[in-house]
Amino acid sequence: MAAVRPAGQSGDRLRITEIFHSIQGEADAIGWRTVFVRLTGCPLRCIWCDTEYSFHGGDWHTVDDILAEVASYGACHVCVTGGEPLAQKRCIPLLARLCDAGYEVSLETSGALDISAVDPRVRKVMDLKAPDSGESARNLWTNLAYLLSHDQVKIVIASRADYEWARGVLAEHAIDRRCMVLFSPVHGAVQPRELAEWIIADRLPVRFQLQLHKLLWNDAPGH
Ligand SMILES: C[S@@+](CC[C@H](N)C(=O)[O-])C[C@H]1O[C@@H](n2cnc3c(N)ncnc32)[C@H](O)[C@@H]1O
Ligand SMILES: Nc1nc2[nH]cc(C(=O)O)c2c(=O)[nH]1
Ligand code: SF4
Ligand SMILES: [Mg+2]
Repeated sequence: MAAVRPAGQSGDRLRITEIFHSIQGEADAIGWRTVFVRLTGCPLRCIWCDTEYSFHGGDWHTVDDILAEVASYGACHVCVTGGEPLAQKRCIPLLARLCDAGYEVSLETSGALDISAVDPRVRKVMDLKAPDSGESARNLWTNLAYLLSHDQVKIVIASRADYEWARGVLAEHAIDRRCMVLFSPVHGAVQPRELAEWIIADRLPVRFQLQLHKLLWNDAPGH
């Protein structure tokens, strides 16, 4: 007898807010034409989150359907994001299937959920949440041990206090010896030039980044 499930759900489906084709606006793959798969739902509530529309709603899709839609755009790069993608357990097999299909796969994740089961072919872009996000108590520090050299740690900075926290964490955990570290200003909260000047003054071994898609499209949906 078939299992009884809530309407619209199935055992091998993921809840998806959007799949869209754009230019990667963040992290090491910045500038590449990329297909984004945005999974619905997040257990965090970062004060400055630019993707609150992904917290609720979404539609259930099978992994096969997601692969077919991704393939239709003819891009080499796929970015799995959210919401918090790792909050859905089917994210792990989705990532492996995307790698098997030959894509360069990246994963945007909050740093609050266990990353140990993520396929090693995936380039993880893991945030560490600074205090002004309101969610720094959720950082899962054991995740640092699972970072590979192609992964990246991103700290999104809203103030001088966040910057000093980030500088301290970088030194304490020697994160730059594990992988690339990105410092990014919260869009609209800290002057990008100010953050750039702090990094230069302190000679930090980090990569400054701005969200390219906000410069290009001013945060319009589907970009
Ligand atoms: C929307 S999140 C989705 C993935 C995951 N939940 C996370 O937080 O990494 C994707 C990236 O956007 C960043 N982000 C969200 N809102 C932002 C903002 N207002 N300014 C700069 N970066 C932001 C997050 O820090 C994260 O690195
Ligand atoms: N163009 C573009 N690049 C992105 N890189 C990461 C994104 C995200 O929301 O996780 C994102 C996004 O929303 N748009
Ligand atoms: S973890 Fe990511 S999606 Fe969730 S609230 Fe924070 S920035 Fe937004
Ligand atoms: Mg975004």
